[in-house]
Amino acid sequence: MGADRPKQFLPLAGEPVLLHTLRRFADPTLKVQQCILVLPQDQLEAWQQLCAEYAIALPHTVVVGGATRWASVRNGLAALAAHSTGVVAVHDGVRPLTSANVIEATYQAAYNHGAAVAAVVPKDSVRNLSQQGSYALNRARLRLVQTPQCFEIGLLRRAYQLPELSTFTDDASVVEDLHPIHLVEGDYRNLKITTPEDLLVAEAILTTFPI
Ligand SMILES: Nc1ccn([C@@H]2O[C@H](COP(=O)(O)OP(=O)(O)OP(=O)(O)O)[C@@H](O)[C@H]2O)c(=O)n1
Ligand SMILES: C[C@](O)(CO)[C@H](O)COP(=O)(O)O
Repeated sequence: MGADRPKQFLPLAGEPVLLHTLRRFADPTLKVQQCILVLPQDQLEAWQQLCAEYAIALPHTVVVGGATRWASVRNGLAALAAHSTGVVAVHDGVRPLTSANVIEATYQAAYNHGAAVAAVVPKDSVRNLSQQGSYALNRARLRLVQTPQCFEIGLLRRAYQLPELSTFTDDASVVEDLHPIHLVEGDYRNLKITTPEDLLVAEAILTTFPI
């Protein structure tokens, strides 16, 4: 992102990206019972300052993350109440525009199937790199994966007892050797704030195409 602070703390429509994200899951219609926020050790104080500055009263438990996404999710999972049952959603702190519909549909699909992730159909053509250069893939058979990624809690706990692999980029890739992953229709507005133009698009969505 090349910003002067971690991207989850950057302002979006006048509030930190992360506050928008937390608020999405605080929607009372979702009945989320526990919210674990995972942050790097060196960002805890900054988050506390933002909570004071923006009077953030959304209930959440802060947990120190790890050097990789896998380590962070593992730490967050360990902070869930020991005998929790049901479904847990893992979500990117920098996906602030996730609709309640997508969250609810992904939770419900995980209740029904054990593991479910939001995904969208690619709108561009896709090519695979090869020794000779590249070749076209059939984009009708591809999906772009988003979050939330929802799992029966015991299943995710078992998956995170296995060793971390360098190929893991999300929780679906951690779980899929144990259980099939059900895909749920995501939303093109559910973007991940990764590069500077993503913030501009997110501002435009909030002001002209609200979720
Ligand atoms: N070690 C990490 C890396 C990522 N994440 C989570 O995964 C989300 C998406 O990851 P990514 O966008 O890659 O975050 P960073 O790696 O922090 O940012 P960058 O893209 O600039 O590398 C983050 O918002 C954060 O919620 C995490 O908890 N722990
Ligand atoms: C989890 C994710 O958002 C699914 O597309 C993506 O893998 C996160 O990637 P990042 O490199 O951690 O941003």
